[in-house]
Amino acid sequence: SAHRIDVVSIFPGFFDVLEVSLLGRARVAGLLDVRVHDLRDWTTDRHRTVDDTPYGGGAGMVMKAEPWAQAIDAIAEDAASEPVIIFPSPAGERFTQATARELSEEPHLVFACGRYEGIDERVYTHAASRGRVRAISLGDYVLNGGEVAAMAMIEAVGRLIPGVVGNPASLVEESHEDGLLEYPSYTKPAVWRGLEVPPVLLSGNHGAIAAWRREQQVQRTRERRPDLLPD
Ligand SMILES: COC(=O)COc1cccc(COC(=O)c2cn[nH]c2)c1
Repeated sequence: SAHRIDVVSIFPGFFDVLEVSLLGRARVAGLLDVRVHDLRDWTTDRHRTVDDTPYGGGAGMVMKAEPWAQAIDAIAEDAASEPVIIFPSPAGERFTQATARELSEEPHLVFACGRYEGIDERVYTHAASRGRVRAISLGDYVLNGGEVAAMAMIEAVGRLIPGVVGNPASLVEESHEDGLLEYPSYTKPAVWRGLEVPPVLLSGNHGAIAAWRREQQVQRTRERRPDLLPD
């Protein structure tokens, strides 16, 4: 059955790029059902207002609850299974390859892209009556809105859905799949601008190649991401 992904944003055009490439083909193949919605379609005033000033004062604006509640209701009512409703947010749980794998097994994902200073907190309460709510952070930095984060998550999740990526074998040896960073890769020519490919890779000795690659993974992880190594 096709996995369904809904995205709600005040910049729906941002997701036009999903028509092309990998995910574009998966959509055509019926593997992935991606629907992008304009939050303003669920406003009722002439100015299609989605934000207002924060209670308690402070700079910036907060996204109003009602449009989000109507968008989430419309999507949840139209869906076959209870969705996971994801709010990309700097205040969210960390998105990792494990999160991507977990979400790739969900039949229905909804990405609610916040802007401004955020979304009225009561939207989370309402969303919890329509699905499983998760605030997810791409990393410890602040973007202007959830769209870039949602795009990254959609790509990371989409490529793990069976059939979306042509060669499933290419999904296995990847950074973070075994908790280590990826080993270095080389292709022809064997000598390029005086730089040689490590000889073990040309040896045909698959045991030695696997051992070399593993050592490279450990060394690279130690150098760049010691936080990933067990104490
Ligand atoms: C209820 O959800 C919200 O309030 C969302 O609030 C905000 C506020 C500011 C920016 C964003 C967009 O997400 C990120 O900046 C982000 C995600 N990952 N790393 C950075 C979202």
